[in-house]
Amino acid sequence: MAQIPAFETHGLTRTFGSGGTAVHALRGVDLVVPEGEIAVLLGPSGSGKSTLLNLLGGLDRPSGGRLDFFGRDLAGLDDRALTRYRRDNIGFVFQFYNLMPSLTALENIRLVTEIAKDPIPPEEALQKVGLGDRTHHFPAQLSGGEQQRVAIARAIAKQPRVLFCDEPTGALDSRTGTAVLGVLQRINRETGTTILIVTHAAATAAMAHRVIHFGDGTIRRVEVNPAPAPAEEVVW
Ligand SMILES: Nc1ncnc2c1ncn2[C@@H]1O[C@H](COP(=O)(O)OP(=O)(O)OP(=O)(O)O)[C@@H](O)[C@H]1O
Repeated sequence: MAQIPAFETHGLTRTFGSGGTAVHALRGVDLVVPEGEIAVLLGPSGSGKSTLLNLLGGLDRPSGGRLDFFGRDLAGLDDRALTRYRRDNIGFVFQFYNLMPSLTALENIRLVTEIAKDPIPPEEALQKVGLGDRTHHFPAQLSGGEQQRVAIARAIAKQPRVLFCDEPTGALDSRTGTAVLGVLQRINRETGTTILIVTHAAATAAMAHRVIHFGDGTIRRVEVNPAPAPAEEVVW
């Protein structure tokens, strides 16, 4: 029997506002993201990538259509159930890391592990991103790439089924960004975590199993890559 995908959407729409000023951010998205893949979303600014990520991550609700997570329709969940879905299943990594400046790397991760259902120890999460020797550093004592790796450690510490990365290398130079992508690829390979990356760095597509090209609120094209390149070869 075919495996149930991590995400499957049919005719997914999201409209902001109404009447003449309505913005149709998503205009009917049909998407499949199989479990265990790295999927990269590419598209011009304003094409709806972040809106889609917010819907898949349970941060926002669709205006219409179907949105399934392992066969379960998220559109029908009430606020509490959606919060639980997000807390139990999804890790988020953002462009500007969003670390608490007054807390050490370890303490930033503890904020998450203390409320997670089945977390790994914060120290182990930091080791997984190659920062086992930076546990007691504050964000200001870390480079941008290291701060992003702490943010990744925080996101994976609760062992999410899916990791969402919105412009994870957007604030980094190419070499540092490549190292961050290497960490994401290793996590995908070692734990089978499904990873969705939204990026303007088109070169990232080379390391993806699936590249989703977005334009004007719809999917223009999907490329399936049978042999993703090592992240170390991604340069932009
Ligand atoms: N909360 C909101 N209220 C009104 N309009 C919104 C809202 N969020 C997004 N939009 C609009 O929806 C459209 C899609 O935005 P979205 O942020 O998803 O694009 P994007 O592809 O992620 O862009 P970028 O690459 O610049 O981040 C844009 O026209 C945007 O202005």
